[in-house]
Amino acid sequence: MHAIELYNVYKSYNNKPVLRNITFTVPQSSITGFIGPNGSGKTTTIKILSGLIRKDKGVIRVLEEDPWDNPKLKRKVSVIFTKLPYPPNDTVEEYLSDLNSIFKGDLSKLIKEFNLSEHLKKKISQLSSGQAQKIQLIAALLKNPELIIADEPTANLDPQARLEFYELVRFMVKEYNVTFFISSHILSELEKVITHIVFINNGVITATGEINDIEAKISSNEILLLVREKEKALKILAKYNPTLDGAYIKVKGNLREIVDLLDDGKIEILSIRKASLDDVFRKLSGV
Ligand SMILES: Nc1ncnc2c1ncn2[C@@H]1O[C@H](COP(=O)(O)OP(=O)(O)OP(=O)(O)O)[C@@H](O)[C@H]1O
Repeated sequence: MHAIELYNVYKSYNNKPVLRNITFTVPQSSITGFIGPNGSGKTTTIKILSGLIRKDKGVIRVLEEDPWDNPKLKRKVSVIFTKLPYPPNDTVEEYLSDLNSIFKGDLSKLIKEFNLSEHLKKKISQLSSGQAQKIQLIAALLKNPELIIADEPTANLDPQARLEFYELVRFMVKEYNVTFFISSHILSELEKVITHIVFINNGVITATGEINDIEAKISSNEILLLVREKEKALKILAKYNPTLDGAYIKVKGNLREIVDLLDDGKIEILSIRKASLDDVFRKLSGV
């Protein structure tokens, strides 16, 4: 079953198309990354999925329901944003207890699991960004949701807090069997945690699928080489139809063979790298 399904969805603001013919699905129990550059339409899509704004055209199913004006979904779906929308003068304990009087989740267990016991008496405004995002995760879990939608949740976090955040996401999927749909314009940290990926660029879906398939399909056996004598290396590698990617020579083929060929030609290789998902992202996003 799919947690999210969109078919041929369109949205315009003041006659300016922002989402064009959007079709993708998010499998249940997946951690799906929604990746695209700034302004590509991620927040608009997330607002539609959360029932905050309405699509113009197309079919949308969130847990098999239309998200627009659907109170039933509010019980089953949590939405997380970049910044805490919470009252800054409440203490962590006050805020979470108030929330839990509605949802009746296992708050003390969550506080322990998220390592927040020593911060309960702090005001929300006194928390670090990373701690604040942990509060959002706990708040999201209190209602025991089936799906968590997160819009750029790590944009304000430093690299260490980002890694910790994604570790918690992994833990939540395993322990609480929740599906995650997370948007970001940075792929590198998400790459380690996501199982599926949806690329969006300029309001259009450019690729979607299981992360391993996408990586294999698009980057295949692409190799990037930085060498001292570029022109000479290009000649030696002519049968591979090499192209240039900035300072790098890009070729497709067997790494061992290519290195041997350059060795025979006495070309000094300064750096070799296989195309990463980031390269794929750049290719698909045109950035
Ligand atoms: N309320 C609005 N009225 C008019 N245009 C809007 C509105 N909200 C968003 N847009 C435009 O829609 C496009 C997509 O914006 P959106 O916020 O969905 O992108 P995004 O991928 O989330 O970007 P970012 O990563 O910068 O948040 C942008 O060109 C933006 O200027």
